[in-house]
Amino acid sequence: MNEAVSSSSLVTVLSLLGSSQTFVYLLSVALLVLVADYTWILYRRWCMPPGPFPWPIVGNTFSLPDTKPWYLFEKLSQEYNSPVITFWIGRNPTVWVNDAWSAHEMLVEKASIYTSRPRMLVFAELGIGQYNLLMMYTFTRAQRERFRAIRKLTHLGLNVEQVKKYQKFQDNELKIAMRDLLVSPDDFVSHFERYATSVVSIIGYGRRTKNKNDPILTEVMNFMKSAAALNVPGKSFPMLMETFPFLAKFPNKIAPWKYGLGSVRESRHSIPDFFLALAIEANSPDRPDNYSKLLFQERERYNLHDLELSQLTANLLGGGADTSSSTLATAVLAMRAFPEACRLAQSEIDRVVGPVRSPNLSDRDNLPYVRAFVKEVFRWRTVAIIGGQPHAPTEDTTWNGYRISKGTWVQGNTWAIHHNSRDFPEPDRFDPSRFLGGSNARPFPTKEGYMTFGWGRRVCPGQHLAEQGTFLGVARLLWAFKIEPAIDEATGEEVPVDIFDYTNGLNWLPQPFKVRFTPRSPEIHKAIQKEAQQAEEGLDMFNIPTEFQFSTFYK
Ligand code: HEM
Repeated sequence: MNEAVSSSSLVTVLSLLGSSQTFVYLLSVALLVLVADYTWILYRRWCMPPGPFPWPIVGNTFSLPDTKPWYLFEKLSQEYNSPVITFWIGRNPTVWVNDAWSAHEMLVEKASIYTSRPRMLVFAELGIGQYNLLMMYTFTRAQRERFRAIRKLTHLGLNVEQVKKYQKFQDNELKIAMRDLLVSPDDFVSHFERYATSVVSIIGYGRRTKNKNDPILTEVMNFMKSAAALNVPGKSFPMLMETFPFLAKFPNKIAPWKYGLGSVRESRHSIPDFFLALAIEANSPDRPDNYSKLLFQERERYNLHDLELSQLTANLLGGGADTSSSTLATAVLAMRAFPEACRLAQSEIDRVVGPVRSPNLSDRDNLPYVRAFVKEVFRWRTVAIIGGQPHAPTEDTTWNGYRISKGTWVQGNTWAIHHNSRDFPEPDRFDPSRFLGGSNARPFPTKEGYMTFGWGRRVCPGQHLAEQGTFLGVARLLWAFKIEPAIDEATGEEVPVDIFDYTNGLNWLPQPFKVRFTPRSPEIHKAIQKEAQQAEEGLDMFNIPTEFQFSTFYK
């Protein structure tokens, strides 16, 4: 009996020893892999632009602030005395470009190398992937050819000549926005959103968003805005998956950190995709000309996949609505906070345009101060605050002797670029004269004097449309309204505004603020109403309902 017990204990001890040996063995291998991996990271760090010391596995992720990481990258660039720095998100180095000259040198002068997007887990691989221009890689010849084709199709809808054709309805929608401001001035941001969404909806689908409760406006805009809010490098989910990519492999049911990303949503309709449904609807003969029709015509020639087609139209909403309206919200904040700039612009408009009609695009050449005002709006609080999605080099390259390997995540920090006091003295001061050769004017590597629309071959294809609309919007706001401090009803005091109080997100806008809009004269008041009425008539052909609603489209 005793013998039997002792021999079974011996077996247990031996097997424990065996398993602990296996454990020790596995642990040693893991440690070895970790050390080798970390050595490799440190070697890469040594070759790359400077930046904070990364930890094994997590890199610098946990030194990211909860919001607005662009301030941190600006600060690090100053601390390391280098416009270009490296910051490790997990095991992936991200390169942050913090001044205009380096951004130009890398992303414009070497545009053919920096055309690609890097591998992005959260917004590309778990999302729409390579069907959307925004995410497209250009590493292989096949990828480059597809990118060129999709970019060309995008330009077909947004090139300079095409954008001129949109002037009429863009102008009309803005005239209506001015009247909306007379009616409910406190809702100014939602009036801008309606205007901007309507313009891209007419372009894409030949129908306008007349009411502020149009589903495209309430649902799609909200969806796009939440996506932009989540799409900021950070230490919370879902972006934390970029640091720990294995977390993306869990099924969505048990992985709340994935926020549903990566799941296929089943349609209630015979058409599988919401934006495809809108495009098919827009392709009907009784709809006014629109971009969806053009895409259906080009479909065979470009061998377009359904999802490529739907994403080409969705990008108008995704790229053009939120950005354009938030830029106008920033313009209002600037007008409220910097009355002197406003006064100068208004006296120019009064001289050139007068009160009987509002300024339009044909006045542009005669309004140099207003043009400079618009440039300053684009610079002062640039809406795409980190220049949209990152770029990636398609081959190993260098900056200033530092190595930047193929596929590295390279992000232009537009905040830091436009906030650099060497290029823009007193950068928080809203000062249009810096674009007119005033004492604050400094050289800049681009002819526009700003980098609001990105760089190189990925530069925003909607730039002409956005510049045209922002000029019209800003000039008309200045012509129409005194934009003054709101008065607190309880205290009778002026309500202050904070020029730093902005939302967190890839496209930021001022947090809600109060301001008083007063028509600048009775004559102007009358002109706003008259022009809006004429505009309604001009837009009537686009007042068409849609059968589809985003919130009810999928099961
Ligand atoms: C004030 C308004 C706008 C701003 C500030 C803006 C800014 C930007 C920026 C910074 C990028 C990234 C560029 C890069 O990667 O280097 C971009 C890309 C893009 N924008 Fe805009 N945008 C605006 C309006 C528009 C409009 C009106 C449209 C279309 C109707 C549009 C469509 C797009 C598209 C499709 C891309 C992706 C291009 C690509 O990845 O190749 N944007 N935009």
